[in-house]
Amino acid sequence: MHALNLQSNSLSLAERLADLAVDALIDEADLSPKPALVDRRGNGAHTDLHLGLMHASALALWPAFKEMAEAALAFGEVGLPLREALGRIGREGEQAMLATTAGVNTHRGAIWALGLLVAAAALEPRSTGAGSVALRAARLALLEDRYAPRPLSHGAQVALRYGVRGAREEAQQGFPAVLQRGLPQLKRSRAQGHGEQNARLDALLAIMSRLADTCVLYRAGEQGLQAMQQGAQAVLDAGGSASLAGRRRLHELDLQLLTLNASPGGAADLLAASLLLDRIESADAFIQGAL
Ligand SMILES: CC(C)(COP(=O)(O)OP(=O)(O)OC[C@H]1O[C@@H](n2cnc3c(N)ncnc32)[C@H](O[C@H]2O[C@H](COP(=O)(O)OP(=O)(O)OP(=O)(O)O)[C@@H](O)[C@H]2O)[C@@H]1O)[C@@H](O)C(=O)NCCC(=O)NCCS
Ligand SMILES: Nc1ncnc2[nH]cnc12
Repeated sequence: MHALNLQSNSLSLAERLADLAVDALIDEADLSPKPALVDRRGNGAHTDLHLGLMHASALALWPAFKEMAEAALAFGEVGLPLREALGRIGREGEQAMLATTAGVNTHRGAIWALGLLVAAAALEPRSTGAGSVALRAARLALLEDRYAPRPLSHGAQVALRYGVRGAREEAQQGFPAVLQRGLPQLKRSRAQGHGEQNARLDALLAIMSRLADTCVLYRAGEQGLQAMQQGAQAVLDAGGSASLAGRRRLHELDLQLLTLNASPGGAADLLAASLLLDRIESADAFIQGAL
């Protein structure tokens, strides 16, 4: 088991966790070629997003992630006071994001998922296994923040219309898309020697193959969701992104999702969550400069 070293690098634990969260967001944005998402090639299915904006948004969130970790250290336990502090900091983080992007939603889902995970990691720095961190995050997500506004968001609209579980429930259930799909695929593809970028793409595809992504449902309905899930599974079945057959399928999936305007933004957030948990698990090696 790894433990987060509190002393090294002259950074506080909260600062290091905020670094890891921002790194995960930037690595997700840079990963290419992602189907219909913003990446190094272009804007995917988005007219109002681009890679520079994703980077700026990620960097603008560093203070919020740091503050969430500090709140967890200060409260010291899962409970309503910490949950409501995280809600307040999360909403301030959203404001910082919107101020940076001139009102474009780049990372709303990511603030939620990575914020909970950063706080959960800070709560018990000696228990950094992905499952343990995700479980603490789930316990936080299950608490009802009395001050949270409940707007009829895109996620809430499609949850009502299609009866699916969205970002809130994904966290409340302990991030099954990350624990059961993203992280195992990341490790499997690495172990098969597929290279880090292909392993990350495969992890994204594994998440996409099962997720009820409310971003896709809102933009492209059930047809879009089915195309995303089946197309992602087809890439993996063809050998994944490291294989020629898999790359051909990935190219087809990109074209199909672009045609449907179906951007898997929720899956992208959960890839970032997978990368964060992977890094937290490896924090000892990270601190010693090995990663
Ligand atoms: C609990 C909240 C997550 C709110 O959830 P809700 O579902 O009500 O809200 P949404 O505004 O729809 O945001 C949810 C975002 O989560 C991502 N997501 C989607 N499906 C899933 C899923 N199954 N599991 C996990 N995550 C998922 C997704 O984020 C990405 O898409 C964003 C773009 O979305 P949207 O603006 O709808 O898309 P466009 O079509 O591009 O819009 P237009 O171009 O038309 O404008 C992108 O940003 C990605 O991040 C969903 O969007 C939570 O946010 C909350 O309660 N916050 C309050 C503060 C708080 O308590 N914070 C706690 C801090 S720890
Ligand atoms: N790379 C990306 N492209 C579009 N939406 C996103 N939401 C989170 N990451 C994203």
